[in-house]
Amino acid sequence: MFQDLTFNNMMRMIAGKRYYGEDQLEEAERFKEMMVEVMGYAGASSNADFLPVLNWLDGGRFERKLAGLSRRLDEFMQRLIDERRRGSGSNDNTTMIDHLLSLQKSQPEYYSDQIIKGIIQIMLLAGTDTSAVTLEWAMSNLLNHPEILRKARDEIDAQIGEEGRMVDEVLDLPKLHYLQNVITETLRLYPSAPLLVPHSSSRDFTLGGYHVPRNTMLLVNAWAIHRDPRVWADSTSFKPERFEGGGGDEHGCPKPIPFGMGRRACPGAGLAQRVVGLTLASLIQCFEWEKVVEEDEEEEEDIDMAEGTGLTMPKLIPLQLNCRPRPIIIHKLVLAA
Ligand code: HEM
Repeated sequence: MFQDLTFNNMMRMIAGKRYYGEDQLEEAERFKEMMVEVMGYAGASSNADFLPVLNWLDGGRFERKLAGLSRRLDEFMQRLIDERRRGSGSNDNTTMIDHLLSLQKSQPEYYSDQIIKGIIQIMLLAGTDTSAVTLEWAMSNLLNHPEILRKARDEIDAQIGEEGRMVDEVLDLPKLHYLQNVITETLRLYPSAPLLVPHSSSRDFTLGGYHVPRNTMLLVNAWAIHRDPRVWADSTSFKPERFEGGGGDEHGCPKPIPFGMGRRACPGAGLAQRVVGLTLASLIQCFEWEKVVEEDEEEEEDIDMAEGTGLTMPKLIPLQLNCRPRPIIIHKLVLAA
């Protein structure tokens, strides 16, 4: 569900389209099938990368599959660009492709179709699953800590008051400090890119007594840094309160690095904070959430927080919850009827 939401959100920005919840569309089906393949391959490393002889043994099948997928993805993105170029679909020219096509007119040598397709691809790959898994970890943490969920809900209710309106991104989100701390604490314990993205040293240097030669592949283990008991008090406990006062050195609490640091830090951090913040706030505001109790369980158990493997760090066991609408949703439905 969270992945459908983040894909729809991203495709609305990119091309003004929704593909999830639009099952009747053949184009939507094709997109969804392709994204399942892309995400599957994105998380898998090929053994042949480490032992090239395996590529020969497999007759190059793996590489051919990837090449085929890459061609289909390329054709798909080209069609999106061509559609916007022809002006089909919504014609208010506000999608990302519209803006890039208008830049193509003034700087054709830089904003080629190839560059535009590269931007679309990185937004789909880097900007969807990362936010979706963060939402799943956040909800799991909240359900395992009902007192934190209650505190987040009280903050939202106090901010919105009796007005019976939905959380607003501009009016409310910046004032929901506790909710922001819930998100930061989720990203500390469950960073969706636990090893960030591989970097390469541009020159020799020494760090922490280790000599690192030029051109070495460097992986930063943010997951381990975020749980280091020398850095964080009660390091493995979920405590959003630790960030009260904003976090950062001057407040006595270190700052986690789920989006990396420096020149190559995540350029989508601001967007991610908004998407995750607004979605989480709306889910808490509109529904009462409960864990699913299996038939063979005597009493409610904690949600399993084991990590699975993948490009972005998923839950090993996908989250399942029950929900009941809160009065605001019932009010909205009555008004809409
Ligand atoms: C919770 C959500 C997200 C997390 C945790 C996250 C995390 C990261 C991390 C750790 C990196 C690598 C930084 C480094 O190695 O120093 C990265 C890179 C990147 N992210 Fe995100 N990201 C998120 C959402 C997004 C979104 C929404 C977008 C786009 C709309 C995005 C676009 C990118 C791009 C393009 C890069 C590559 C930047 C470069 O290589 O210069 N990310 N992200």
